[in-house]
Amino acid sequence: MLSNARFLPLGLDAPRLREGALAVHSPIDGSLLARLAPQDGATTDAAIARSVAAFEAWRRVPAPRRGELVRRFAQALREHKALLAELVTLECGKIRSEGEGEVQEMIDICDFAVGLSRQLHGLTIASERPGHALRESWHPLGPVAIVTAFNFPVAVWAWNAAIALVCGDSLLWKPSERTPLCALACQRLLEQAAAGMEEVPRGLSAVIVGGAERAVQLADDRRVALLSATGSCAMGRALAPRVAQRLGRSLLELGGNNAVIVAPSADLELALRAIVFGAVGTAGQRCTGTRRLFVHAAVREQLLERLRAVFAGLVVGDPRAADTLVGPLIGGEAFTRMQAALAAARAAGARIDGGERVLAERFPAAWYVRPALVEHPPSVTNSMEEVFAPLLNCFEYAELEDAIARQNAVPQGLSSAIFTTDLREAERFLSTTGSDCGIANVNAGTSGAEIGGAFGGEKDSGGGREAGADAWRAYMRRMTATINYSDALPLAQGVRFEPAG
Ligand SMILES: NC(=O)C1=CN([C@@H]2O[C@H](COP(=O)(O)OP(=O)(O)OC[C@H]3O[C@@H](n4cnc5c(N)ncnc54)[C@H](O)[C@@H]3O)[C@@H](O)[C@H]2O)C=CC1
Ligand SMILES: O=CCC(=O)O
Repeated sequence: MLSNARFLPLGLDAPRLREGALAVHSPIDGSLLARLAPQDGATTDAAIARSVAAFEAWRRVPAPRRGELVRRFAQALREHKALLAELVTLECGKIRSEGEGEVQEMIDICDFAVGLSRQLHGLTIASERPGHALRESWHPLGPVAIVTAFNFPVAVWAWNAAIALVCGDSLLWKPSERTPLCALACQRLLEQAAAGMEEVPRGLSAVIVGGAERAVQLADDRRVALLSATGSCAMGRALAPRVAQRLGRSLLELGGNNAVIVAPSADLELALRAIVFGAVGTAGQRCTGTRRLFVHAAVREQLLERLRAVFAGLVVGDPRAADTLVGPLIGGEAFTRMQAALAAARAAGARIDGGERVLAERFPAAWYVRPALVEHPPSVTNSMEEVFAPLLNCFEYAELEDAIARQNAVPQGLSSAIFTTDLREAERFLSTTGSDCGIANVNAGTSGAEIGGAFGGEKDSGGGREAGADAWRAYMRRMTATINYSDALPLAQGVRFEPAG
């Protein structure tokens, strides 16, 4: 069980962590961290009602004051960064540096949102009618339900929460059933930040602990103004039609099947480092992780030889150890899916280095693997599925057009990258007929997004954008107002409508 004394500053106190039906295990060693009571339909319904009431109060608070709450939350995160990162590592298994990076990403989005709280501006538009003004304003939207995945147990919520809060919305967070402790900790820090701010209503933010059925309930409820859901494409396919059925709004951040193209002119050392981080960082459990490599025939052997050596030397182990680069998979099902993908590739003639389970004696209840490098034969030209594990599918290409076409030929469209020093190739990749992904990088890998740039993908990756640029608009409703300050009533487009009398 979780050491209560250690995580007390994050509000993780004893009784409520020991009595429920939802068992939370650490992927590091399979140990039981907590037992939480999942919420049922009735308590979720009550939480939604409280969220509506909180929204009605919060939307009246001036946006810069709403920003003050987010500023204080960022301060609380700075104070508890190491401890929250430790909890992230414990609950989802990412290495320490990546755990800290995730909390830093929360701080970054809060800073971004605080600035935004003074910039939620609309437009004034020239009217064609004399004595008329046209104005566009943005107003708070309502309760925002945030459904999150296990692999970014705090940052993805913060991408949504920080922006939604300054936009004047209330929050309902349904975290992954694998990482509810991180959610409870964030909720506690937000409550601490709100202490002393009397304009913050009770129920402004709530955590709904539970499984897919709670996400379904939020999707179906008309009081939820926006459903922002992050997770697998299967989850998006289950939830999006339910929201659409009630003509509601959704923002979807779903799976990826991201590729790196390595051209003959590439700086191979740079490409190597980016590919390795992309393929094995977070043990391959990142939506932006590198799943596919298209390498030009002229540099194929040189690059693959280096990749084989680096993959073989990667330190796999307890993510709390300073030298570990690859921590555990989240669980046994992830291991099974990875092995099934490897078996299929092997049957189709691939050369496979790595992929086997390691450390089973030391951690019999956990799932550590050596990252797998899969070199497909020419008869296999692509891989269509996202396998959420450290598994890199390698293909050779001869013409850039063909590499781009194959990169785009998958259902997903999240992140992509090219390594080249040829300006024409780089611009071709970024052009209208280049990468079809929401994220396209040149001489930088597929993962490692930063706050400020809008994050999200096309096609089965969901189409949503979060965490930067004008993503805030998704959390507000847009109003166009026409103001007539004349004493006439001209109609637009010169329409005449003059009833007698
Ligand atoms: N595009 C993005 O920003 C991100 C996407 N992801 C994707 O998330 C996946 C890995 O995370 P997991 O937690 O395994 O995803 P998951 O789809 O199993 O679960 C994500 C969330 O959705 C809920 N859920 C799952 N199936 C559902 C269903 N049928 N109906 C209603 N709710 C459902 C879960 O309870 C959880 O809260 C990968 O596909 C990854 O690419 C992860 C992080 C960021
Ligand atoms: O998992 C998704 C988020 C990221 O890759 O930065």
